[in-house]
Amino acid sequence: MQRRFQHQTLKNLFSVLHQQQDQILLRKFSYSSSVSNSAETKVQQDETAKCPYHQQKQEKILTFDDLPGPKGLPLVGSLFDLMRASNGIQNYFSQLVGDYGKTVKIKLLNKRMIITQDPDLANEIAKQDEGRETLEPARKFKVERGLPQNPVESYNYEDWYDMRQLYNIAMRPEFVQNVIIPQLTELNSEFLQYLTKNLAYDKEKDHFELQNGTRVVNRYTFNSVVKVFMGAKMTDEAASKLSYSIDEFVNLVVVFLDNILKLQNGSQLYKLFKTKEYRDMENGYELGLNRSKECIDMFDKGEYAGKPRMKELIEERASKFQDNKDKQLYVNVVLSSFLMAGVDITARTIVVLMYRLATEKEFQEKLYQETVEVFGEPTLDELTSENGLTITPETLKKLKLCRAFADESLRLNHIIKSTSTRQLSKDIVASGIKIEQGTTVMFLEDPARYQQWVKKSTEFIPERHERGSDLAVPKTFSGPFGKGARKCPGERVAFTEIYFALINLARHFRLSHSNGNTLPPLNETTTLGYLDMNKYHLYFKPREHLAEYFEQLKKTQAKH
Ligand code: HEM
Repeated sequence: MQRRFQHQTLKNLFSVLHQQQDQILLRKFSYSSSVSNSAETKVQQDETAKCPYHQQKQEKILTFDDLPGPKGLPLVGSLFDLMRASNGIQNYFSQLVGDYGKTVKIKLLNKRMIITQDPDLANEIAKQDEGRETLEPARKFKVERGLPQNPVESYNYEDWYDMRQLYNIAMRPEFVQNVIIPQLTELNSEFLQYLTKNLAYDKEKDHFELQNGTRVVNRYTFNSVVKVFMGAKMTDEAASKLSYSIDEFVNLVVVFLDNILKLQNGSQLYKLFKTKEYRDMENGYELGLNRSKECIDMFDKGEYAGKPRMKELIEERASKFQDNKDKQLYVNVVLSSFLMAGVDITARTIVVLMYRLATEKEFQEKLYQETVEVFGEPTLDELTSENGLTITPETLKKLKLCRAFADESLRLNHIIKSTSTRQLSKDIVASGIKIEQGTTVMFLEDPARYQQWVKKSTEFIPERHERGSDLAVPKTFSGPFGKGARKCPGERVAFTEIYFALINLARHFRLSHSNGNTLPPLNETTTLGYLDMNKYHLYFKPREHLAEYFEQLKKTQAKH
């Protein structure tokens, strides 16, 4: 036991030393690049020094130290404030911007961090530097097992781009038309059926109440990723063959992702020895990968490849790798990561959207009318048939209000206020601020903090997304999916799912909730915000074309 411990400790020390070596290499690398950068900067400075306008402008360049922000304690900086933030990390950062202004500095141990709500600064940084903060605990997990690292698990100087190319396949506009929409439209009736199965009639109030709401949306988002990437429907029969339930899978992923972030922002002890938190994360990651693989293998066969699916497109891209990478291993890691990253966050977003729809009674009718204009009157068949309503890229384009409604819901109540976290791979000057290599920059998008750029930013106004609106959100804003080379590769899959869910809801039901005419508040004490479906209840009234079907449902429920 003693010897095992010593061996393990030595191994850990060795691995920390390795990491330190990595850091030295990183510094060496960035030193040489900053040498060439500074040579270029010198030429530019010589040029600009001749011009009085630039002389004046140059004087205004701020450094990290010039930025406002909390003073923090010696050595640890603001670490304890962050750990104590009872209202959640997101709100802590947002509060800093409220207290100190649009761009704030903060120190966490030896980490320099800038939080900015300034879209112009964020945009300039994203254009100049693709560096991202590495998720060190997840990186360690992958390196120890010789598994391909995701971009966010690689250092900026490593080759993360090859892997990212595989992810980017899901963002290509032609695949939205040829893969995402045709695959997801076949889940329209399934979404309505899961919903219906979980509606319980309340005789007194004469409406149906949604039970197990989280389970319904988790299932929809899980099935959506499986459909787009593997081309298969995860029917109840198929799901029963998995060694786990889909809810278990989602919970597992939520916990281990949260553990990664806690380790990342915590004491860093896990780098010296495997702390309990690290071991929990490790077990969760291992299980998450195995369970994803189990699901992928289930639909690996050619029979599901009849209609274009993402799997083959990703494999085709991997076949272009230049070196001797194990291509299939890369593809498997990408497919598993899409499944792990794509379920919970989209589910939480759809929950918020449902409550938003239930809050906006007037819009419910307008959205309904728009779907009638585009698809005709709704029918029971859309609920009971195998695939439901057929939505095509062409019909989708016509649903302008539905799109604006979904866009506005995501803008105003998105569940993660800090959309991107960059770590600069070189020194840069952006919007008059000199930011040094290694600084972490968080792009914040909190409607309560950006009135300066977006009129009536805290109000729900879908019309602001119409062309030419003077309430428009400037293009420099990234929205909830982040920006630049690191943005969410699942954006188009997620948005299509959200969009389809909205169309189906508006077409078949009238919604309301237990918080009257106000959207229930989001709980933001966890890393990702969420709307508590147990606390606030969601009610459904089927539209007229479903009346008979739901009368039957009432009778069946009454019997039980
Ligand atoms: C409403 C739903 C979603 C939101 C708000 C969201 C948001 C984000 C954000 C903010 C990032 C980090 C971007 C950055 O660092 O700049 C991200 C990364 C990522 N997202 Fe999403 N996402 C959503 C849905 C999805 C879906 C459905 C999938 C999969 C199909 C997915 C897959 C990923 C992956 C794989 C990454 C990591 C990319 C990398 O490491 O380079 N996401 N997402």
